[in-house]
Amino acid sequence: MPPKISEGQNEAAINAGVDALLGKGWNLVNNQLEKNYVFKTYTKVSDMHHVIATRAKSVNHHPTMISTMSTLKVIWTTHKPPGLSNKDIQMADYCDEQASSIGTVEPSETPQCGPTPSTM
Ligand SMILES: C[C@H](O)[C@H](O)[C@H]1CNC2=NC(N)=NC(=O)C2=N1
Repeated sequence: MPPKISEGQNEAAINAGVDALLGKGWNLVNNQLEKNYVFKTYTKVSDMHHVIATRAKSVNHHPTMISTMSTLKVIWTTHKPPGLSNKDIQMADYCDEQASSIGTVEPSETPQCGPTPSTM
């Protein structure tokens, strides 16, 4: 199902941008672009949150972000006017750039909770 495009946007350009993002691990859920990044350390999770939040503030376009000890889920949509806009596409691309710079891992490479070996 094609996404709802914000009023005033170039529909063809937005749909092309969405298709490109879907090919790079983004998902379209309830008309929102979302991606879950996995990191080796919580410091990297925090760094990723920080760089996205800083850019979001500077362009006045804000994501929903959900963090865990080793992951950051980023969700983009435009509130007013509702739908997807070029800001969502641009910010999703920025997230991928920053994730590549910070370094992501496969879920199997993340630290598991539990007693550290020295306390066993
Ligand atoms: C007036 C305008 O709606 C707001 O300033 C900005 C704030 N940040 C925003 N963030 C997002 N994701 N969508 C918006 O429509 C939006 N609008």
